Amino acid sequence: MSFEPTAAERLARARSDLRIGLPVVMVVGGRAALVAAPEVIAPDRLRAFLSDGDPVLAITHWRAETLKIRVYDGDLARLPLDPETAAADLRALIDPSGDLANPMKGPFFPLRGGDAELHRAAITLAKSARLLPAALVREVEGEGPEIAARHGLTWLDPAAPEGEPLDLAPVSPVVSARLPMSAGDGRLHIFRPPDGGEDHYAIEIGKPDRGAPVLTRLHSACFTGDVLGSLKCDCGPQLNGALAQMAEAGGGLLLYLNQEGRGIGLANKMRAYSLQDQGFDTVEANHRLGFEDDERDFRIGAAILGKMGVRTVRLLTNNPRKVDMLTGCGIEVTERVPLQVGRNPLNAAYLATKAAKSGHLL
Ligand SMILES: Nc1nc2c(ncn2[C@@H]2O[C@H](COP(=O)(O)OP(=O)(O)OP(=O)(O)O)[C@@H](O)[C@H]2O)c(=O)[nH]1
Ligand SMILES: [Zn+2]
Repeated sequence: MSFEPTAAERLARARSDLRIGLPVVMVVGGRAALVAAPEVIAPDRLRAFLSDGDPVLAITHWRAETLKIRVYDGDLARLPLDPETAAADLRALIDPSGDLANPMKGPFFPLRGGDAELHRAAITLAKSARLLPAALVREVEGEGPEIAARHGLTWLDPAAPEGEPLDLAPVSPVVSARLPMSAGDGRLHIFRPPDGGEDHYAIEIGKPDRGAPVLTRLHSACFTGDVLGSLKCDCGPQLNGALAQMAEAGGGLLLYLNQEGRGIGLANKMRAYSLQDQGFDTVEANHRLGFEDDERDFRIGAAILGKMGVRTVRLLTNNPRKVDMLTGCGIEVTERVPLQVGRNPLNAAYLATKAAKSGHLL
């Protein structure tokens, strides 16, 4: 076998390169570009990035709306950057922490017309690296692999037939072992994607019969709620309540999906919390950062259920989107079992916002 990295391995490298401030070369539709994350790029690299060609900052339509920038590309806007753009000014465009203190930005003249596919893919890559959803993009002449080799960078062509799609990688079982828990005896199964993305876990309580609907929960990681006992959400009590219900029912399956902060990562969730301290609700805070209100892809849950031989479930959730997504992926949901635990005075507004804006059932 050749030692040359596969498309999935190059994607894993591209994510970590982006996170440490290195540019990567992206090829989309035969066009190549240098792509870097404005959140982490070092000042000298930023100067080099801006010093040639036509550098552009790609931001999502949510961030553009906050900055009152016209959106011509549907879900994103492309802002041409001056070679002299200061790092602090770039930061202010992508990071809303200073919006209220420093609201005067612009005027902006976003690009109109032309193709934004490269920019879209670059933002998707930044999101999948759990960075702020923005990308520096500078088109370059030539072939992707050759440009990358010249600078010692990695490259990827996510849309190529042999390329690695940016949105979903299949997971494989890694290991499973017995785990006695206070809720009951169970097994912890670990699943891993090949592209450097997060592991996901399945906690099996008892030995649920696959021939009957399995009491199941898709739980998204919440470090603050699950581990620290945060009172801002209901995740900790939901996690423990679900495990207890499964033990009481004689078995069940809890998928612990590492989709922290509804898929934006813990650092970005803390940025959202900081905006919430300025008065924005959970949905508004995500939008000001440039994210959708929910960036999770529940297809991963359906894939893990499939790997575990589970086709029919009774789903513990208040979120109808989870039911719809599983059904759409071929998992039969015979019943939605409500999971209303952990309400407290500090999370009442958060739960009311989820009900009003995200369709959660109270
Ligand atoms: N971005 C963001 N994420 C949050 C916030 N509060 C909690 N979360 C995340 O929201 C997710 C909660 O997920 P779940 O409890 O599985 O899902 P849910 O959509 O509430 O649905 P059910 O609990 O099944 O009814 C976790 O990933 C938390 O980290 C917030 O204010 N902002
Ligand atoms: Zn939580």
